[in-house]
Amino acid sequence: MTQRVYLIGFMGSGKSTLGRWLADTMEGWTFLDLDHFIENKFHKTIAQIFDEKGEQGFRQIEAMCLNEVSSFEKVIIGAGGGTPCFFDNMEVMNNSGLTIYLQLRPEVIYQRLQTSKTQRPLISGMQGIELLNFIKHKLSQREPYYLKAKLIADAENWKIVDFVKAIAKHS
Ligand SMILES: Nc1ncnc2c1ncn2[C@@H]1O[C@H](COP(=O)(O)OP(=O)(O)OP(=O)(O)O)[C@@H](O)[C@H]1O
Ligand SMILES: O=C(O)C1=C[C@@H](O)[C@@H](O)[C@H](O)C1
Ligand SMILES: [Mg+2]
Repeated sequence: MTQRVYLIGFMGSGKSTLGRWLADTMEGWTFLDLDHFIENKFHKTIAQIFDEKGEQGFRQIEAMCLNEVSSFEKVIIGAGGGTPCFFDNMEVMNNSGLTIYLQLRPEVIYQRLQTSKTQRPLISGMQGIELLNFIKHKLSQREPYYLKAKLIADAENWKIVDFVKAIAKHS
């Protein structure tokens, strides 16, 4: 059985929610949110890192931290929304575990982002049609990277048992 599961997908696609449920269900496994790992390591919020180092600086830190966690064991890793789209991050994840893309329509991502309180620097201050258009545009740029995942999950209609079975099957 694989030692690592990477949940990837757009901001608000449910990576943290599903990741926590999976870790609660799978004995001995823990959930690691890559954004939180970065925040704890640097004692700064993601928003502060963006402010101080720009997106480029953040992406370097993100790739370094991804490499670090890619040797952890029995861990469900919730990637950042942009993680798969920079450097060789997708290869790092595919070579060290099971990658699962949580696929959703832009309209559903938009709805979920409305209900979520997490701070997201890339969309801060955006709302309504501006936010929906941003999601559509960014998702179309990012999907080719997300689709390199080993498993594509219909994240609008999933059942936790399907994920647990898929993970158990993957060696
Ligand atoms: N299966 C689901 N059905 C309905 N709502 C959901 C589902 N999963 C998550 N949500 C809601 O969608 C919002 C975003 O979920 P979550 O924070 O888990 O996404 P995320 O992919 O971790 O986002 P980010 O990339 O910004 O960290 C939350 O308000 C959450 O409660
Ligand atoms: O989609 C993105 O590019 C991001 C998503 C978040 O998880 C954070 O990693 C950061 O806010 C950037
Ligand atoms: Mg999250």
